[in-house]
Amino acid sequence: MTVSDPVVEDVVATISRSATEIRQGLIGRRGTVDEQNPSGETQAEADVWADELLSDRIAGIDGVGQYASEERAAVVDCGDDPAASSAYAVAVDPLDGSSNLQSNNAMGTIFGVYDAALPARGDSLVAAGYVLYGPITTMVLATDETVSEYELTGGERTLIERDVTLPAEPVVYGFGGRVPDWPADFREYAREIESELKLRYGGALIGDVNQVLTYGGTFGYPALESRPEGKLRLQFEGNPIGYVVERAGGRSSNGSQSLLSVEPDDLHDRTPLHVGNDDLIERLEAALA
Ligand SMILES: O=P(O)(O)OC[C@H]1O[C@](O)(COP(=O)(O)O)[C@@H](O)[C@@H]1O
Ligand SMILES: [Mg+2]
Ligand SMILES: [Mg+2]
Repeated sequence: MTVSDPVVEDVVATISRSATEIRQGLIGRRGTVDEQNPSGETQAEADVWADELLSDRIAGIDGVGQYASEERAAVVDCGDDPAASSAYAVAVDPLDGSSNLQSNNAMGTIFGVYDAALPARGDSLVAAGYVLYGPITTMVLATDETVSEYELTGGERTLIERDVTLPAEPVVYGFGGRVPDWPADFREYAREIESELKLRYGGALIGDVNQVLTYGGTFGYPALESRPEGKLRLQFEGNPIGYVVERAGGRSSNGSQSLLSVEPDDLHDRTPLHVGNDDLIERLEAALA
């Protein structure tokens, strides 16, 4: 199944083709480099390499005007200005959960295609999705039309589920950050959820969100006492994941409003991130109000 917008299809096809290569290229790139990304985190060799690979390919697509990534400070201008033309801006988390490289656990690649210049609000996304490097490589893609899941092999993208929707009955939860660092109101809410749902937490946003999309439930990386702005990045993680989960019938929140309606100040803004079934996000927002 191809996406009807040819530029979006080109972006999705490029990322699909690159995914098998990225997966293979992780071998031998599990170490860290002596650099920090704009969020002040030590970069893995694979973070830097995957960013280079994706920027070269995505910036070359006709109709893409900007490329931005968690791993580089500034937006790359690569065509027409999205603010003044019909070009799109593509924002990428080249490797999500790259600290899981060391322990060989799940990781992903996240992307968002914005119809606006970056930084942009999530409601200007026209498509977003992620690749999950699990036992098999899959892609979840959300567009205006639908949310679909694909298997990726040798450059091929094979549809395995059309119209993916969040199961109505929540089953799993995962919350990031250390419990003593959780604000009291979130801790109280989490206590309730722990008694209702089953813990599934692997330390990579993509792996954890894909469990929620598969089984129903909620994932949260909340505001912390030590970091009220949260850990995850709005342009590269919060908006695309919020878009996918909302298109699949769930909700997203920064604690008080949909992630997609948050006005960004800076390309590398962080945000508390919560996604999941409607009533769970409603309870979360009530608990934090
Ligand atoms: O282990 P921590 O520090 O709580 O962080 C876990 C979170 O950080 C992330 O690894 C951040 O993503 P990156 O690996 O892209 O920086 C998320 O995937 C995950 O949810
Ligand atoms: Mg990430
Ligand atoms: Mg990353």
